[in-house]
Order: sequence, then structure tokens, then C-alpha cells
Amino acid sequence: MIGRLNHVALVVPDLARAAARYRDALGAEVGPPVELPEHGVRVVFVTLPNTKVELLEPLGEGSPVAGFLEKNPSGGMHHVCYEVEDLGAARDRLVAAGARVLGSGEPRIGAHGKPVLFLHPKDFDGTLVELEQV
Ligand SMILES: CC[C@H](C(=O)O)C(=O)SCCNC(=O)CCNC(=O)[C@H](O)C(C)(C)COP(=O)(O)OP(=O)(O)OC[C@H]1O[C@@H](n2cnc3c(N)ncnc32)[C@H](O)[C@@H]1OP(=O)(O)O
Ligand SMILES: [Co+2]
Repeated sequence: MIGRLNHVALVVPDLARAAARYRDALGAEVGPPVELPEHGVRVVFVTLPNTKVELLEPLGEGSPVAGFLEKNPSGGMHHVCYEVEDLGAARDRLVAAGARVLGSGEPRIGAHGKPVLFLHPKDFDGTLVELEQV
């Protein structure tokens, strides 16, 4: 069911500083900051030859990553995103297996303009999993 690793997401305390570090120290291809108010994050995509890194910082009140940053003030790995061909079928299979789909359970449009869902970290050994339909 899951396919390619679409991205690894890192929450950082200072997005501009983290982006500069990836660009200047690591020589990576770093995009501009993008605000996603509907998801409560500001994001910078780092494009790698085989996947992407998503640098995230909280945006606005009630950001879903604010709690994570409070618990991890230096930042840390936040989630992984796997690609699936049929998000609805994936959701149904996961729910039938007892996994918890976060939010309303309905797909939302993510940062790449495609439908995404999140699965509770407690159901995947402490890792927040995002699924993106490709
Ligand atoms: C979609 C746009 C973009 C894209 O790629 O397209 C993004 O990826 S945006 C990413 C931001 N959006 C989300 O993360 C949405 C899904 N996340 C959530 O619904 C919450 O963050 C949730 C439910 C995972 C955690 O909620 P909260 O921060 O309020 O923490 P809790 O105290 O309720 O957590 C319960 C339990 O889970 C542990 N936890 C929390 N976050 C993570 C995490 N990222 N990785 C692993 N574990 C996590 C937390 O420590 C608690 O554990 P406990 O042992 O009970 O202390
Ligand atoms: Co993501």
C-alpha cells in the first residue's frame, strides 16, 4: 500500500535559521517559506535527489506543532509522509485495522496540493505518519 517516502518533516524553533543552515552549511536546494494557515504551519521544502525535507514552524494560534515545540524546544523530527495511490482505500484499511485517523478523518489538501491524512503516533510506534495521495 504505501509507496515512496514523500518527505520527512522537522519542526524547528527558527525556520529562517534552519533554512539557511540547510542551504549554506549542507548545500541543499532550499525553497522559500510558504505559509499554510489552514494547517497552522509555515514550511520550507528542502529538495533532495530522492525525497524532501519539510522544515516546519508554528503559524498562528492553535498550531498542531506548537505543543511539539514546547516539549522539544530545540526542535526535532515531527512526521514522515508516505505516498499512496488511493487515500480513501488506505484510510478504510487502516481504520479496519484499528488505527486512528486524526482530525475529521477526511482527507485535506496538503502543502503539495494533494489530499493528505495523518495517523496517530501512538499507533505507529511513536511516529506521526502522514499519507499523501499521488
Ligand atoms: C498538511 C500540510 C503539511 C504537509 O506535509 O502537507 C504538513 O505536514 S503540516 C504538519 C502539521 N499538522 C499535523 O501535524 C496534523 C496532525 N497532528 C496532530 O493532529 C497533532 O499534532 C497530534 C494529535 C499528533 C498531537 O497532538 P498534540 O501536540 O496536542 O499532542 P498530544 O499531547 O495530544 O499528544 C499525544 C501523544 O502523542 C505524542 N506526540 C505528539 N506529537 C507527536 C509527534 N509529532 N510524533 C510523535 N509523538 C507525538 C505526545 O508526546 C503524546 O504522547 P504522550 O506519551 O502521551 O506524552
Ligand atoms: Co507533512
